[in-house]
Amino acid sequence: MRPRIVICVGDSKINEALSSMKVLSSFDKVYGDPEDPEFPRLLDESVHLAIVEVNATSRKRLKDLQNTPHFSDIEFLFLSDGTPDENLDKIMFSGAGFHFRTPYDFGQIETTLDDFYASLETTTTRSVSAVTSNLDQFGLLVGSSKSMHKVYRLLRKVAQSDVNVFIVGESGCGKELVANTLHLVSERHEKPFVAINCGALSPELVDSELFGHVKGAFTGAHRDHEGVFSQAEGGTLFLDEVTEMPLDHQIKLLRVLETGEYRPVGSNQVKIANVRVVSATNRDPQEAIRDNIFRHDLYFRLAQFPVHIPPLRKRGKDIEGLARHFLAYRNAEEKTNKCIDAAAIEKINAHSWPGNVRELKYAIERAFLLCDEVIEPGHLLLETADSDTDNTQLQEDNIPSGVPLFDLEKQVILKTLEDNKGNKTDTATQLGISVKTLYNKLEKYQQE
Ligand SMILES: Nc1ncnc2c1ncn2[C@@H]1O[C@H](COP(=O)(O)OP(=O)(O)OP(=O)(O)O)[C@@H](O)[C@H]1O
Repeated sequence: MRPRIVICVGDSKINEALSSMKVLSSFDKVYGDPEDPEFPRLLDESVHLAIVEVNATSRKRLKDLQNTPHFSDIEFLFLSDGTPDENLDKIMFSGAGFHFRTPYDFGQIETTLDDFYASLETTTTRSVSAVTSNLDQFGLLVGSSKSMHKVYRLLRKVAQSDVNVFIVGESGCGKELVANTLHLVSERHEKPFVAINCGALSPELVDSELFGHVKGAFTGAHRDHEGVFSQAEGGTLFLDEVTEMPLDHQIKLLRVLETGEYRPVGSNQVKIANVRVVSATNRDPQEAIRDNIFRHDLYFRLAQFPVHIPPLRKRGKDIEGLARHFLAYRNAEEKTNKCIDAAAIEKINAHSWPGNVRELKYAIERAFLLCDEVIEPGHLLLETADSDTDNTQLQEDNIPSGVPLFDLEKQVILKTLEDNKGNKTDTATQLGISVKTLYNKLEKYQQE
């Protein structure tokens, strides 16, 4: 199938330059008129790439463009005279593509189109099909939807540089997996990948966790401790839930990013940081900045390259594909041959998956345990919008007996996490454990 491009350019000189570019003959082309207020309608699900000239008329439609249903699946190349535009900036911050300003360097534009075409080809041909499912895979990420292919392309593009990457996406949509994949496909892959959850750090220990400490630096510092900047030396440092870091520590982090230098607590020795910083949040970063819980100067440092991960409900056929993928993996692990019936697939497709891939994975794992041979709708214990069951009181009839405590604990933790839409702070509070303990347990489940 040939990729499809929408070209919305009014200026005849630009059109002439574009038509002489060889790479464009490999695309199916649809032409639009930037003067036509309806041009955003051309961006349907068949489109891979769009070149849009931002002029007086099309500028007014940038907001509509952003609201088109397939916006996040399409790569954009904007051409403008350079007049600052808030909506265009917003689009660029969401990682939508490229913005070329006059005077145009058509050689560079052609190279960008060549790269885009090559990456479209390689993401489909180089992707390894996961052994037992039919979805494409890039690094650790599984999914064949256009929106995931767009993520693969962005990651490929950024992997070879050292810029700081900022991942935004709902809880459970795969942000840590994206960070890990970025590390694996980068030149730093032989060095460590170190992840730290900024929301789970106790405020007294943030400095020591980030920068390390020397023996005797404070009461209880019985030996030297390496912070994550040092542990990740030469590799990638993943700052998860970075918007949850206490404000006074954000400034310290900013300083390290600006100067490249840090000092372990209690030490006189300045160290030079050599890490690529990838950070993530499931909040809207602009909102967190407005709410004064996240410094905007830190955001700009961290978000040299923003990547948005689409929620599962926007990944079309990947929903069913991932369900089958997780089932296939469980079958391989347990040496079973369980399958899923059409009605269960229908239920999966109809659900909105607020907990994203994590929720789907656990739903399949639970259904796998509950069913004998075939997963039916009744085995899929999904949270419904009108569910008003009070789960906080244990009913004697519902208390299972003879179940290994480890499995029981795992189910309670995962269900509470799902009910809290992946919010670990609320989950830990309800379960009466610390966020750190919750993280340790979740990590253990992922290694099983
Ligand atoms: N594209 C994917 N392919 C396969 N597995 C995935 C994919 N995305 C997520 N997962 C699985 O879903 C679970 C949640 O993923 P991950 O921890 O990366 O999400 P997250 O966005 O970082 O979550 P949180 O916001 O809670 O930190 C993991 O078990 C991960 O392996």
